[in-house]
Amino acid sequence: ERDGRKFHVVTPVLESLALSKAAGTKVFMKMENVQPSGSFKIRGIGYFCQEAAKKGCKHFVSSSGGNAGLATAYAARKLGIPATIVVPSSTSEAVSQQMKEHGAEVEVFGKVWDDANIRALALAETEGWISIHPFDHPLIWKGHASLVRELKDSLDTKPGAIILSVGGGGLLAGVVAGLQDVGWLDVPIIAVETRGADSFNAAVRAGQLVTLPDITSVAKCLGAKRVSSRALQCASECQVISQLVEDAEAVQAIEQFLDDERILVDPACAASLALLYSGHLQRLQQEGHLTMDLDSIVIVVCGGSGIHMAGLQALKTQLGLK
Ligand SMILES: COC[C@H](NCc1c(COP(=O)(O)O)cnc(C)c1O)C(=O)O
Repeated sequence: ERDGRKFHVVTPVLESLALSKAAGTKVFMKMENVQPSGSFKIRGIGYFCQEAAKKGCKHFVSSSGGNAGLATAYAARKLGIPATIVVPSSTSEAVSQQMKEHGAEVEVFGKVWDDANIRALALAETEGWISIHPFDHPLIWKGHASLVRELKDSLDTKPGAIILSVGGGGLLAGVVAGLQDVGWLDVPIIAVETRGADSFNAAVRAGQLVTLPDITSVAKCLGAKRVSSRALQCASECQVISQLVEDAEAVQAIEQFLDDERILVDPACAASLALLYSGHLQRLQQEGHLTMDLDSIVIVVCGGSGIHMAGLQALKTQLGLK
């Protein structure tokens, strides 16, 4: 338990020649896919669980599209505290099974994450359990901020931009907290969503929080119909460029990344990769949103377990990709 870290690991920062070629600038990957439980979530969720355990928590209840639930199940197992995860019907059976293998109880409730969250909050109320929000809590953001501290320790120079995916905005809020910690507030963040899970983009356009009518993107792990108010606040504190990619671009990016780096990532994570593979970075430079000489950029490879080969083939068929 050095420096209070208990669950997450320091992840590698690796240069990707393939992504650098696609982006026209040097791209470093922050490999959150190798975290315990398979995604960056363990940083914030692990920290939250650790603090709750210190306060005598006896049972966790978490709502999740999948990856926050897996992080909760992992942390709860390490702490020896029971956990119940509530997931929507869009969460795959494989991910639910993984949670059960960690020893968590899993309940399926509703169609999208927002429905599952209502159920989780009700259980916390009636059972006196501690609820863990997947993206909207200061301790979650504080835990995620460790990612930026690690970038500061491992990169020779400040990156020209950081690319990340947005579901409910917890990763965004955590990265902004980290930039504030290390004094990199002038580093632009490119916040990517898939069309159909674009609650952050809608909020930025409207200048206020927006609740989407539904989640129609295949990237169900980005499927929060309304982002955290903290996420929108971040957009006024530093340069956050909200960008959308199509589901087809994200699924093609999964396959391209698998061939390029031999890593299989969730559609939620692939949204950020699609920004680079589809040439959107160069467009942002041509439009003047980003400087032409970026020197280097960091992409958060957030990982995610909502994918396997059969699922990838099914997504390609569903989207009419060859
Ligand atoms: C509905 O789901 C919200 C959350 N997934 C969020 C998520 C994100 C976006 O993180 P956020 O913006 O929600 O902090 C990125 N990349 C991956 C692989 C993710 O699973 C969850 O697992 O409950």
